[in-house]
Amino acid sequence: MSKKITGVLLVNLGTPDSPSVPDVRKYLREFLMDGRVIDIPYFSRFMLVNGIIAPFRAPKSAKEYVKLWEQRGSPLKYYGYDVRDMLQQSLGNEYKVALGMRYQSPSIKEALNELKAANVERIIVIPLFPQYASATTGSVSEKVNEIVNKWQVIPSITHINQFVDHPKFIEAFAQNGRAMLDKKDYDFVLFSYHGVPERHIHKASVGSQCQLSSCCNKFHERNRYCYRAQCFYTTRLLVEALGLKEGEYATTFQSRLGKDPWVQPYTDEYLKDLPGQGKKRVLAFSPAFVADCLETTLEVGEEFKEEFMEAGGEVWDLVPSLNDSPVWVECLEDLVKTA
Ligand SMILES: C=CC1=C(C)c2cc3[nH]c(cc4nc(cc5[nH]c(cc1n2)c(C)c5CCC(=O)O)C(CCC(=O)O)=C4C)c(C)c3C=C
Ligand SMILES: [Fe+2]
Ligand SMILES: [Fe+2]
Repeated sequence: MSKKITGVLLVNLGTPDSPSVPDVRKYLREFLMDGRVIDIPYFSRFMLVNGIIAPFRAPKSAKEYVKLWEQRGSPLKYYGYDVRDMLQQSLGNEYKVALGMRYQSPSIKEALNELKAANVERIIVIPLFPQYASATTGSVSEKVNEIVNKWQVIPSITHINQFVDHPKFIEAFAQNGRAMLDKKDYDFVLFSYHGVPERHIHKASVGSQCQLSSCCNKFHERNRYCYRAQCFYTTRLLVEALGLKEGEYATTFQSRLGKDPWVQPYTDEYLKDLPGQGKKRVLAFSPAFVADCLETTLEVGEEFKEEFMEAGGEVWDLVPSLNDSPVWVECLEDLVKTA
């Protein structure tokens, strides 16, 4: 009898197919028309995205993507392929690993078709977001279900919806951080996460309503889907792994879009006050991302650095993301084997 094969679907957010303005516009349209990302009624979202955001933002964003683009393309995508291949290698032929992107290519549908062609009897879906947010993990799960529900044979599906406290996820980031901390003296460590609108936090409050304040300093059963609480929890675990002390670090949120309030404190505002407090040498982590992308390399690594230097800072370095770290691949292997 032939062996049963388990399918593993890795899904990241997605990136434009090229840094050209039309491709960036196409990417922004698909991304921002997702009702889990801009959660307003369809008609208003359509007008906002197609009439304002995509046309005005695309040329500006395309310039940023040109700076990010490498020989192999967008790092978010090529590290996705590298990690897929490394994971396939370590899992062996009882598993079939595929990579999909929530927006643009390779699509989730193409990746699922690869798994279907391998006749997998079960699928483990791993959205590549350590913290659960409706806009990312939730959207991936919804899309996978929408596609698979149309199949004649629906395999059993396990969704991994967060891995903030997986010891190997923490160790992989801590390892990258230690390599920097051993080389240079820093007087502050900033953990900057991608933000979400405050409204998203309230909508995801299941057992207890988040007050968007110190309640997020605790992570427990009732607030386990609070994105803000998960970010603070990730910081605490990294602080422990790195042996940092109170006063030597902070958690902040970046990349806000639009006028609505997003989760705070905002990184761009927070960093400007640091030099005045004697914190002039900063090491920044971006632990909401598992691969370097526009939001890490350019926003944290370049834009924030410029703002920090203008405010009187002296050193601003970014810890590289997990990218193709072997410990990160071990984390994924463990998530698969224990799913
Ligand atoms: C880490 C998880 C992410 C969450 C949560 C998230 C929420 C979110 N994002 C936007 C708007 C934009 N995000 C953009 C880029 C981008 N976002 C993430 C991840 C999360 N987003 C990644 C990995 C990337 C980078 C992709 C890459 O190609 O490198 C962008 C596009 C970039 C730009 O034009 O500046 C936008 C826009 C919203 C509204 C949102 C809400 C919940
Ligand atoms: Fe984003
Ligand atoms: Fe909270």
